[in-house]
Amino acid sequence: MTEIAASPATPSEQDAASAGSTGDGRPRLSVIGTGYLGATHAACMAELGFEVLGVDVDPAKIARLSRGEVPFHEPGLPELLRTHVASGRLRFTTDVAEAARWADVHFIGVGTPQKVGEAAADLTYVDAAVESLARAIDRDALIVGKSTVPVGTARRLSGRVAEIRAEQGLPGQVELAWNPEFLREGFAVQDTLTPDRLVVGVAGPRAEPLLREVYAAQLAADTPWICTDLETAELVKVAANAFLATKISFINAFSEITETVGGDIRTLADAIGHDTRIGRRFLNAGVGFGGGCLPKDIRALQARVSELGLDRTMRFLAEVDDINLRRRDRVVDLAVQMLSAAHGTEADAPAPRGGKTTGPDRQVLQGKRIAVLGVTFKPDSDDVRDSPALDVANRLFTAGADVRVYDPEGNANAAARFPRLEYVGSADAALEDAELVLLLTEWAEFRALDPEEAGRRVAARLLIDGRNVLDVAAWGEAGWTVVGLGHRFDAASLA
Ligand SMILES: NC(=O)c1ccc[n+]([C@@H]2O[C@H](COP(=O)([O-])OP(=O)(O)OC[C@H]3O[C@@H](n4cnc5c(N)ncnc54)[C@H](O)[C@@H]3O)[C@@H](O)[C@H]2O)c1
Ligand SMILES: O=c1ccn([C@@H]2O[C@H](COP(=O)(O)OP(=O)(O)O[C@H]3O[C@H](CO)[C@@H](O)[C@H](O)[C@H]3O)[C@@H](O)[C@H]2O)c(=O)[nH]1
Repeated sequence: MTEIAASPATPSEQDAASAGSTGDGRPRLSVIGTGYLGATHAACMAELGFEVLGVDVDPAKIARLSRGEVPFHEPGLPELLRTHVASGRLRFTTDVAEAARWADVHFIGVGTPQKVGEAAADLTYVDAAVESLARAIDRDALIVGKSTVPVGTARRLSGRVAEIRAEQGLPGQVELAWNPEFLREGFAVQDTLTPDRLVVGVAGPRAEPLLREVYAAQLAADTPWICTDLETAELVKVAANAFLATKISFINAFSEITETVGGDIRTLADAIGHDTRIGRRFLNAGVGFGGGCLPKDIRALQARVSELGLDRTMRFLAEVDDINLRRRDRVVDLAVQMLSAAHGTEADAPAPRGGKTTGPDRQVLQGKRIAVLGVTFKPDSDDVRDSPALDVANRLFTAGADVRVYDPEGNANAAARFPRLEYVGSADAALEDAELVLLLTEWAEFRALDPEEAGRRVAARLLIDGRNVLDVAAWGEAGWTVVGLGHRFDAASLA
């Protein structure tokens, strides 16, 4: 799975109880916040041979992790976690003070979600995690932020750590660094063990040598190492996510054109993607980006630069966000248009492209059985945070449609958010008697659906391919009308 070999170094009971680095001289690590990022980081660091202590404020999460169970879906992670919990190299606790006394390097992986009702990031958790460590560390240590934060946060926290420690006269030197994380959900283990690059922002002499020790395996594999100041490190992270979001919205803006004049958005993406200066990746047109990172990070960046008095600087990201959200309107509009064409009913005029939707047409949608395939924000994850697919499913339901949802891993998280939608246990069950099918997350099992077999289950062979992954010609041969996002829909074709 990984080319980086783990060194076998199971800690002795004595090592685990005493302060200082491990018997083999390697630093001991703690990871504060054991969600998608932190649990992955902790398990991967154990895989690399370190002794690791994971800390979280959620006792239920810590109980599961301590039993070797991953509380979310991430390919490859359960195996690592089980192995290293069993060996004792990886432990979990809710007690941050235990970590403060035990580890040499403390990684911070707590959440930085969007503030409710505001664009800015909520830094409550990061502040609390760093301050609780600063109050409890009683020896030399390094605090390393991995959470995504607005520029200026690390320097502010560095000052706060010094202040707290001076006030309390605590022993030991504590330095703070920032080491942003670039892992993708679904590939989190691979991205942590073999990252594209490592970026560390430092503000003192201890951080770089210690972090080089922590990442020795990646450095031996020639991973680019960018050691810089705190501000650059923070900015690299949000710049990368802003660029990726912009790339997706760029192609999705072209979808609005091809939906109007005709044309093939996939061919367009392929053709510009051949230019190596542009590249084909992240040019997949569809229902757009979601998740716990891209949407909130572009909003937090805009909020931060406005705070800095640079109101115009990131204004284009408001447009990136808007284009992205309009993709969801487009799926809802298209569902209305296809159903009204199929049933010979009059739909309200669709919203002008580039304009805000007038809201779904309740009359057309009322009681219509719609199958939604996929509700996570991307395949190979159970994450439904800001998921375009779940948003669309809920809007259709709210407008009166009889929505049946199936996702291979996301049903439970989606049901916790929108309990009134109907969730079923298979694609077949979702398809049963459906008058319209929406493919909104491109799980492999949906790409592999057999159009003939699927056709026998539904009431009407109508499908919106919200991710442009199906072979439209093959589905067409089986009698389906498939409309991909970014493709023009001609209502007359169904009349
Ligand atoms: N999810 C990703 O793929 C990913 C990738 C790169 C960067 N990031 C960034 O990493 C950070 C974490 O994201 P996530 O998706 O893992 O979030 P998450 O919500 O899955 O996990 C955050 C965890 O932190 C815990 N927590 C909160 N306050 C705490 C405290 N004071 N002490 C200990 N634990 C505490 C929560 O209980 C939760 O388990 C965010 O800043 C995010 O932007 C995430
Ligand atoms: O061509 C594309 C590529 C992606 N997406 C969508 O974009 C979203 C984000 O996808 P992806 O970036 O693969 O997922 P994340 O796991 O959120 O990872 C992003 O966010 C993380 C958290 O900051 C970063 O660490 C990663 O580098 C960055 O890719 C998903 O909804 C995808 O469906 C598209 O619509 N079209």
